[in-house]
Amino acid sequence: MASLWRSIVESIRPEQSESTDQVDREAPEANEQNDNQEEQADDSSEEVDIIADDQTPPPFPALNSAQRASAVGEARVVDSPRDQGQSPARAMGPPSLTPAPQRNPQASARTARQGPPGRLAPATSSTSGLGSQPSNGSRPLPVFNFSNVTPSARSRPTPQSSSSLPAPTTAPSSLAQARRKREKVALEPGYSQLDWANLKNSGKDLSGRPPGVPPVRITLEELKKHSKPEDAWTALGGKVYNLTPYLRFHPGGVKETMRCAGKDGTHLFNITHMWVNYDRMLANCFIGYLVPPGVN
Ligand code: HEM
Repeated sequence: MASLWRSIVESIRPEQSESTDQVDREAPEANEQNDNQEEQADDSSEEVDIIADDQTPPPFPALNSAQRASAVGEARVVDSPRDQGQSPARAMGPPSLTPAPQRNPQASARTARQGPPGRLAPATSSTSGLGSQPSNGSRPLPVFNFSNVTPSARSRPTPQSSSSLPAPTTAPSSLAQARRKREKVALEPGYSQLDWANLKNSGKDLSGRPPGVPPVRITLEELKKHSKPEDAWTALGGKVYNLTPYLRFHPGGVKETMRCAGKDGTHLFNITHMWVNYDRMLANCFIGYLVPPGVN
């Protein structure tokens, strides 16, 4: 019986090794391709490192990024955002938080453990709020859908998973639409942002307070009385500013700025452009502190 087995095994072995050799001989190009892909992926991570070292925020994705390069030819990626009237970020779309149907649960578990390519932090079990799926029946693994992030050479999503997602290009943001409709305000000569910066840096007091008078406490009733362009006050973050000197310098126009005159403009300001540092910009226009309603 044992000798029978030995003879069967020996008769099979040479064929196996031959067929493996054959695969190796037949597919040198494929191997080379794989090597190239590995190299490309390594190159791209180097590129990401270089970009990440630079502190200047690049347009997303960067024109020379591996992400953009690997997406060439895909329908939803817009090559030139300006030509298409879209921002690159919109064309690519942010990662979706909606868990996508996974064809291969093992692969999804691997992705969840290892995270996406590049420098994003890997998902951990603490992110299980993003949607959990039991992997081998016992431990639930976090599932984060990276499938509409432009794939690298290693992790291109299957046609099925990408088609099940809403195409980012079909979801125009209302903010972007509003921006397109809005007309650009032409500032008068001598009223550019640079002119304002120069005026501010001159140290001139633009608050309109009599010289030597310290910052005052201002009630909402008092604030209401100052709602005309020649005498416009607003409260931002609890501080009251004289808007009148700034009106003609405002890139969004006088009319828009006047919408927060005579009242607390914090919310309107923040929903418009919360990245603008009003405290620094209007430092010379500071009048005093807003008295919260109900406080004397
Ligand atoms: C009250 C103090 C305000 C200050 C100091 C201020 C300052 C600025 C600054 C610095 C910008 C240029 C921002 C950028 O390019 O990123 C800007 C733009 C703009 N602001 Fe204001 N703003 C004020 C109030 C308002 C209000 C109340 C509105 C409207 C409700 C408004 C509407 C706009 C708009 C539409 C733009 C865009 C202009 C453009 O790019 O064509 N701003 N503002």
